[in-house]
Amino acid sequence: MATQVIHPQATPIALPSTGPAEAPAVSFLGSSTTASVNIEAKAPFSSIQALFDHLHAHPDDVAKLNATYPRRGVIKTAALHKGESDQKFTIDLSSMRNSRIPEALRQSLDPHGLGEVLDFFDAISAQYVPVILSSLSLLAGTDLSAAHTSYNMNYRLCDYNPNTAAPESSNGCGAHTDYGTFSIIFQDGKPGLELEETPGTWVPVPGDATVVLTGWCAVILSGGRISAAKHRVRRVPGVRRLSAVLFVAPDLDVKLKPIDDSQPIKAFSDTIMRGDLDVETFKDVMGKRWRYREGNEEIDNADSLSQDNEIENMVWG
Ligand SMILES: O=C(O)CCC(=O)C(=O)O
Ligand SMILES: [Fe+2]
Repeated sequence: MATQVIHPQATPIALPSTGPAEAPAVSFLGSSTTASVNIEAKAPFSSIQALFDHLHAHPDDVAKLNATYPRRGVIKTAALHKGESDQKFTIDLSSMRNSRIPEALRQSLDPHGLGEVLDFFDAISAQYVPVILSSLSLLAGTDLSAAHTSYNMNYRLCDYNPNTAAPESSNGCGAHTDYGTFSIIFQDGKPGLELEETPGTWVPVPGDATVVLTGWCAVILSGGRISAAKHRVRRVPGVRRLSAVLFVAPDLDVKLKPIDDSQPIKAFSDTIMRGDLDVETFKDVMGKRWRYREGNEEIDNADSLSQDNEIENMVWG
């Protein structure tokens, strides 16, 4: 199946697959603002499952992995004891793997799938990130590549595993919009991912589709020409679902304002138009929300922080 770049103004359209031998194809569909990118690669789900299974059974290796990023940890297991949070396990691997996972640890986890997982993400980012950035630059009407020189990426694995605090809960991943420029979601064939087409209307994404979703940074840098896709994952009780997500964001020091700031097609807040918000600060604000939703951070006014409204106010004013 062709990969779909989805953002809410256009109905997602899949182009016929053109076969693995061809270079990644990016094309625009008629007058719509949807681009299609063919990503033939499949994520190595047997390695991903092996890695999760190994880590679920070996707390000593979890501890070693988490020690490489003590601030937040690498593998998140809050769902084991929090039934209200997203009922999933995640592994977040920095794209800068050499600075994060010591070689000896990497080698010890390679036979359990880590090596294949990192190689997969590295290959995907080299092959597809530039082409997707150019395709989004056309949608944005401005060149996005100068804001993405350091490839600020996160490689995330998700295990929607029935073995959590709330086995019957359908909440795999609560409704949210990714903070960065775009995310590529690889799925293991199981349904569950849904997109909000219009407020309150959720449309399932086929479980075997690879999708590219735009995020908040794309909205702002494009002056509103790109919109962000709100999405969530519903869990089917008793069914395990795995996904692999490559998040791409602008460099941390980029000021989040329309690149071509004489021409925004939507009214942004004064904070945005002045260029007062950089990517690192925005990620911090957004991070509090996703960590709360995922059960990895306690916060005081949880009600407002669980919503995207505050972000909307910050962006639109
Ligand atoms: O697991 C998925 O399919 C999507 C996960 C997701 O949206 C996220 O981690 O931001
Ligand atoms: Fe997401």
